[in-house]
Amino acid sequence: ILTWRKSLGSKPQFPGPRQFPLLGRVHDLPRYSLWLKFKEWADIYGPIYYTRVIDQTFIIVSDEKIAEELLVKRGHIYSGRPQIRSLIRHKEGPTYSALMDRHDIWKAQRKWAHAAVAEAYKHHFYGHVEREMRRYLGLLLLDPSRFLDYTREYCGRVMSRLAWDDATQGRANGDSADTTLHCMSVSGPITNTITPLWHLPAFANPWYRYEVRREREQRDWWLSNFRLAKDRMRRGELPGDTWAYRYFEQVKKEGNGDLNQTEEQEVFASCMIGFLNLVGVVTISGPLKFFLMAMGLHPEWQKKAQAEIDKVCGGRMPTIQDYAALPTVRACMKETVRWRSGVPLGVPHQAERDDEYRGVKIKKGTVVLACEWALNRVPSRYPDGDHFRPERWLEPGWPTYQEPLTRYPNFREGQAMHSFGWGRRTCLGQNLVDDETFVFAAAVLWAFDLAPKVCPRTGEPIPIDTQATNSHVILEPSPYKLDIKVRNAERGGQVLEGYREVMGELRL
Ligand code: HEM
Repeated sequence: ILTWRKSLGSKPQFPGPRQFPLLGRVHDLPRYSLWLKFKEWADIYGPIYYTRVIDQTFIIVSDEKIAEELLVKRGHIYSGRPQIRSLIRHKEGPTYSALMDRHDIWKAQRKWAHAAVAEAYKHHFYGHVEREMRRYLGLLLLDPSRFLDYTREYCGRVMSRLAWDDATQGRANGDSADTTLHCMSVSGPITNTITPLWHLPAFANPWYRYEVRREREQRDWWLSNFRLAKDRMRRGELPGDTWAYRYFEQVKKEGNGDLNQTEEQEVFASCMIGFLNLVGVVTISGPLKFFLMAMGLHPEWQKKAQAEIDKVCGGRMPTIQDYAALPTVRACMKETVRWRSGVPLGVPHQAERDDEYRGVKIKKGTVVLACEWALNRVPSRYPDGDHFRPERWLEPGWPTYQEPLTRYPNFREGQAMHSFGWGRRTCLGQNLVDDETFVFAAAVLWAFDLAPKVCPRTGEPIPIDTQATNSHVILEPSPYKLDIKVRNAERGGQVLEGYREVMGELRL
């Protein structure tokens, strides 16, 4: 304790909450909505501050410029990933590329995934986003009360279609993503916060035993999908617009025409495609569910977007081809992701070696978190940041306004790209997010009116707690109620007809 006290006095340090011996600040670290605490501390200690949880040091950043200096310009230092206590050997790989350290397996998977998504984007994901959207609208028409369920399934189906040509795996894909996120979150197993518990021997360690089983099942599932796709490839039945096809074609080009691979090669590739499949589900369904909520709570914006859609699309469902003509729709979606960040803590980066910043020594292993929730509320960038204000993307005079409106706002470039992380670890899904969220937002508003449900007893709208979420690393709102009504009988007919037209092309 004396050594610790002495060291505190002698070294320059970033400001931060008072640290206690051994514990740091573990005692008041909330397991739920941690980002609110980090924002609260940012308001007290400033845009860069220091804290500790047991033996792990954190630097929390809530200023874009500082985050860029550390995580982009010094990306060669701050691009590792910290150990998540309740996951097993994730830093080494090959299971989750987003959680690996920066080594050859990560590099190979990242390079491949980047090229695969970029190629699919050139073809706007081969129309799968729109086809699945027609199914979604049809289901919503028939049973609107299940809108939350259907929304996640829609995202899962798009990913599983792109990965293996098996949209029927969409629901399982969403569940698998959700369980994985639970295990990696502070709000998940207690071993993520009280880390020493993880070292109990296996027979007395239910968290470890659970994780071994969970990870094995997930990897087996990915591997079996991979092998099924390989069999179809050999028979010439795997569609060319899947990521699996792209991978097998490359293996063939390398001289392995009959696709005979070692188990290690298969595990590597099945995890690479499997993880890409998984990461695109909840990341998108969270923002989509928040979008529906925001539209229900802001009828004025809902009406503006619908007027725009009706003018451009009339009696047909909007598609990605209408992108340039629907800036209000894009602004409402962009504002949703700012207002209720999908990844409110950001994803932690870890210092790969010792460094010094603004005169303060930063030790190897320190975790640097650019807190997205706080970044999205910096008053000079986002005035009135706690409120849903899509006009900040549409009207000159707001700091985030950008022209031309045929192009901005979007999720691929321009303002507020910090939502997708930093430097060498930047998100690989931005193109897909841009297409999928746009088509979803435009198509739902084209077909339906959204409003809070009214309580049959009181006649009052049932309140929606907009901050109630699952509290994972990646957020989805807690279940809430919404009244979803088709806009008119004609539109209802168009929705059903639209679904009927694509039914034969979908795996159901
Ligand atoms: C609105 C939706 C999404 C948001 C807000 C988001 C945000 C993020 C963030 C913050 C990171 C961490 C970046 C960092 O460490 O600095 C990340 C990583 C990643 N994202 Fe996304 N993401 C979204 C959707 C997607 C989708 C749809 C895909 C897949 C197609 C995807 C694929 C990835 C991958 C593979 C990584 C790991 C990158 C690496 O560590 O090398 N994301 N994303």
